[in-house]
Amino acid sequence: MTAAIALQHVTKVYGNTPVVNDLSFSIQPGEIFGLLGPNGAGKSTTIRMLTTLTQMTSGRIEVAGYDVARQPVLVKQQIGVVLQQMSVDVDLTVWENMEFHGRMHHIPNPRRQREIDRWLEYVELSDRRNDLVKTLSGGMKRRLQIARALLHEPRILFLDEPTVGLDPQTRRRLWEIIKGLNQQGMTILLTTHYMEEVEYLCGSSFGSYAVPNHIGILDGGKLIALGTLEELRRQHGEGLVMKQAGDRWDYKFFPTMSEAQAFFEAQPHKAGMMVRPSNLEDIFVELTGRNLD
Ligand SMILES: Nc1ncnc2c1ncn2[C@@H]1O[C@H](COP(=O)(O)OP(=O)(O)OP(=O)(O)O)[C@@H](O)[C@H]1O
Repeated sequence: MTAAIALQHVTKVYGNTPVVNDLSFSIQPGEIFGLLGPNGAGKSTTIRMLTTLTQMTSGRIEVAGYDVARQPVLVKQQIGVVLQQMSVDVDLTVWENMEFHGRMHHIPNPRRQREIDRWLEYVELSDRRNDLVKTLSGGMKRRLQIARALLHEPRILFLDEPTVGLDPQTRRRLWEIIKGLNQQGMTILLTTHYMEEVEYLCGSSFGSYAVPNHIGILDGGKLIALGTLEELRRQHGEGLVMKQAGDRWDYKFFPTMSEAQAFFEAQPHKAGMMVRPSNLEDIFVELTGRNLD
């Protein structure tokens, strides 16, 4: 199977600093791939290179089978992009934003109107179609961005921190929209610094076509871990015993939860100790020695 996205030794240097450093991984069609990392890790730069907006310094990227450096127009036809900055025009109505994008992509009528209706309905904005975008909430604007990115029927959707700054309820609603799109066959790459976002969207489940979803952890421009959530937990240990040491916690990983439990039970002094299954945040702390935020 041809990968939906493939990076080989991709590097981006600003000044003398490599902000993305020798990145290699691939994403299969139908996958939701979560690129997780703290602020400044290089996530946006990676998305910008994948979507033809920023030139890489070296390496090779293929998206939907096309070379990003040599076939940027073909790549753009195959992808939908939702960047962190709100790119919708707040002085136009919801429909006008969609119409403008549809015309830019030369989608003829009546298909254009059909697709506008379809996607506004999918993101539940049909009843706001004649409202100015500046009257919408942050979550609605984000949903409009997604609807607009889907209008030209891309095969791959890129979402850069899609739920940043949104309240928990709005975030959940967006997660359902993203999951639903993936279940319809859309390949999705999303970046985030929210653990629970990656765990929910790329965690236990499979993407469409029964493709396993993967998680990449980016730190300081380098991919420091890559795998399914299960693989990452297995590599580092599925059981965790935490012990309070002053104002911090010492972590001890165990291959299985029952081994962690047995170790915990055998401790004579259990005050300030805790046993639980490991999660992505624990793995990040273990790898980098610090928290994500
Ligand atoms: N145009 C640019 N010129 C110089 N440095 C840049 C430029 N764009 C990004 N950087 C630097 O590259 C590094 C990675 O930034 P990037 O935005 O890719 O990280 P990020 O993981 O997406 O973080 P955030 O979530 O904060 O956007 C940062 O140190 C940033 O300051």
